Amino acid sequence: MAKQLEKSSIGNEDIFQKIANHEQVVFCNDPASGLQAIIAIHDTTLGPALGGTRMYPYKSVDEALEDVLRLSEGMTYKCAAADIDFGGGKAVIIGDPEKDKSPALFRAFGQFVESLNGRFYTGTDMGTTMDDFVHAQKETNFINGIPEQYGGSGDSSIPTSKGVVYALKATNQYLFGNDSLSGKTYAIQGLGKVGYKVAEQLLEAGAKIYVTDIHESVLHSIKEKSKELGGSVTIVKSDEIYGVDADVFVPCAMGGIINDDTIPKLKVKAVVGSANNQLKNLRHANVLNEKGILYAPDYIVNAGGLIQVADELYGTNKERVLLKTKEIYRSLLEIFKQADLDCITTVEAANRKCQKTIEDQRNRNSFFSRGRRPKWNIKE
Ligand SMILES: NC(=O)C1=CN([C@@H]2O[C@H](COP(=O)(O)OP(=O)(O)OC[C@H]3O[C@@H](n4cnc5c(N)ncnc54)[C@H](O)[C@@H]3O)[C@@H](O)[C@H]2O)C=CC1
Ligand SMILES: O=C(O)CCC(=O)C(=O)O
Repeated sequence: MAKQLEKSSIGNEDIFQKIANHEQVVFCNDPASGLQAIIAIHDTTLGPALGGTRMYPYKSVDEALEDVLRLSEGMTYKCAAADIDFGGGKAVIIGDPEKDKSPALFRAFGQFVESLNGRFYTGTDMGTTMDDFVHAQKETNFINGIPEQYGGSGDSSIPTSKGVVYALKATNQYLFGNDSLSGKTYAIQGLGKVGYKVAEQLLEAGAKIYVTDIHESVLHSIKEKSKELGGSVTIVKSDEIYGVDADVFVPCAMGGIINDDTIPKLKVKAVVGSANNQLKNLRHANVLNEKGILYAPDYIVNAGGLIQVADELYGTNKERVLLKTKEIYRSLLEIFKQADLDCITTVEAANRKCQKTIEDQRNRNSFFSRGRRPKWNIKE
């Protein structure tokens, strides 16, 4: 019988209610290095959990927990949609990436990952870099997305950015009847690892882009880059990006940016970007739909990095990664069409497809001993 526990001090909810959809949530505490992290494993039906580690100065444990729960659930769907034999997981480290990083902190984090003995593989996300995981990898084998010189597949934001560009092409095909990127305008929020590379590819294609970032240096850098690449760049302030008169809004920074405050400002025909969890709530998919704005589900668009880091565990093959990343074009078009056919939102169409993939595998899993050595552990 379940124990009667007092209410958790984390928020007003019972903690088990909060994590009801998740298999496992691990709080990692190492006072010596200052590490405070949470690892969330959402669903391992398709395979061991896989997902990056985000470092962010969360204001509270509640905020960090909320983020890691949503992000890890998204990974389950992302793996299912991209036909990757992994489950959904993610980690967050509470801290300022510009002040609080140290080799010791990432080594301690590596030890916590090791303690899960292959149930969770991780690498970079917002606020973390490949170099951070070179330290973590000293303590565990369950790290991916490390630099090529350390035997990894290198920068996963390269395939992520390519996937975003395939998604933009598919969106143009659906909306305008041809998938050319040129002659269109794009409003990019965030010129970090992914956004900057998307901006470069759009400029190369002769597009007009509006850009914003909280770091001025990247804005000036892309403006300079446009002189050699072509296209045109207009820099706008952070809060102005939502109201830009562009064809597509391309969010490549934080999640939750499609919400009740921002949707009324949007003038675009579509939202297609790399940011995880772009919708503040599921209902915002309906609000976008009612406004006639096409939404490309984030976990379909941004799967390129996942495809590469998962591939790394089989032995990296860049050609195979590119082929699978190209599939984002077909997969997104299929979701747009299915949503039309069933008169549902694109998010609902994508979720239904992924839920079916997971359910089918859950049924197949019952035939096997789950204790067998997973083929993914080839590095051991
Ligand atoms: N790196 C990858 O391969 C993948 C990234 N993603 C998601 O894509 C998004 C971007 O990831 P990365 O480029 O790796 O992160 P990053 O940390 O390299 O870049 C984020 C950029 O957004 C900027 N930014 C932050 N807040 C902002 C604001 N309010 N307004 C404008 N700019 C702001 C930052 O200054 C930074 O330049 C994240 O949501 C991440 O979870 C998803 C899948 C894979
Ligand atoms: O892109 C990566 O490095 C890992 C996959 C991931 O965490 C993500 O897609 O959000």
